Amino acid sequence: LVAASGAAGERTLRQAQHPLIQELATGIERTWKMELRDLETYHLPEDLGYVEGKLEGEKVIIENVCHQNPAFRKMHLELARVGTSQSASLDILHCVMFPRAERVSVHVPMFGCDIVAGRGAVSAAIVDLSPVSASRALPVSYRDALRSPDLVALRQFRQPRELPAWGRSIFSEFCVFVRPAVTTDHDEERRFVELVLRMLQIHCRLSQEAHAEPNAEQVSEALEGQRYYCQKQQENDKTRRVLESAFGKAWAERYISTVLFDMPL
Ligand SMILES: C=CC1=C(C)C(=O)N/C1=C\C1=NC(=C\c2[nH]c(/C=C3\NC(=O)C(CC)=C3C)c(C)c2CCC(=O)O)/C(CCC(=O)O)=C1C
Repeated sequence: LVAASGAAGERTLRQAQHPLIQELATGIERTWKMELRDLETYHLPEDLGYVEGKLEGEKVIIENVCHQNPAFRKMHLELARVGTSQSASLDILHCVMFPRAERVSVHVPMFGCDIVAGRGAVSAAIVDLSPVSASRALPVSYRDALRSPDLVALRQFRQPRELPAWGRSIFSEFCVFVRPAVTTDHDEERRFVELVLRMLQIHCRLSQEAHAEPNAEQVSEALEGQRYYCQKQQENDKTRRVLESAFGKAWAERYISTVLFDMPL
């Protein structure tokens, strides 16, 4: 793999990724560019845009793309791969959008998505718009949009998965966590990509709707909700174990707490 200098690295990593991951990464970036105003780069610390490590003799590559705009303080898309492009033992897509609590209508939720493919088979596919309000309820506008018949139809999968405890306390009633069934027409994988991109489009439009300025109390409630989300996500030992094995405990801790799930001040 060419030591990435931005585009070259991305293209290389993208080519090697699992097709569902590749399609979703492209779709997320396209949706951000189409739906969001004034998109700017978000500079990660110490140039963590591209990182290489070793996991039990296998190469680990992490590619990060990060944006920001008036409504979102950070929009993070990460592609990670363990192994060579031919036989990747682990292909991962990770995406989280952090609202600017002081700039959006009250309680705009957290968009989060994670896809994990082991040896070419997607074992975990999850997407959610997670509430940040103290009541843990999504805004009515989101609930109405997510209840529309076409979204309900997209959420039908044959192999739903059980959320771990840390996940049950932050994900919404609309969370989809599945192992997509492997069929020749790739129907469930295709539908999962469509579901994520529809939810992302709804989120981009609703979060940027004109709104009354949130008051100080509402802002602090939304920030508290973001903090709680990040705190619970940091309890995911599956993520931590991969990063610790490849980069060591200290690096993994710093990466999880400053890049993946940095809590707002
Ligand atoms: C919005 C949700 C969400 C976000 C944003 C998020 O980051 N994780 C999220 C959810 C979530 N992920 C899970 C699992 C796994 N995650 C990884 C690894 C990584 N995931 C990454 O993003 C990175 C950084 C690039 C790495 C390294 C592996 C290996 C697994 C095991 C795969 C499997 O079980 O089949 C589970 C199930 C946890 C369980 O059952 O205990 C849930 C719920």
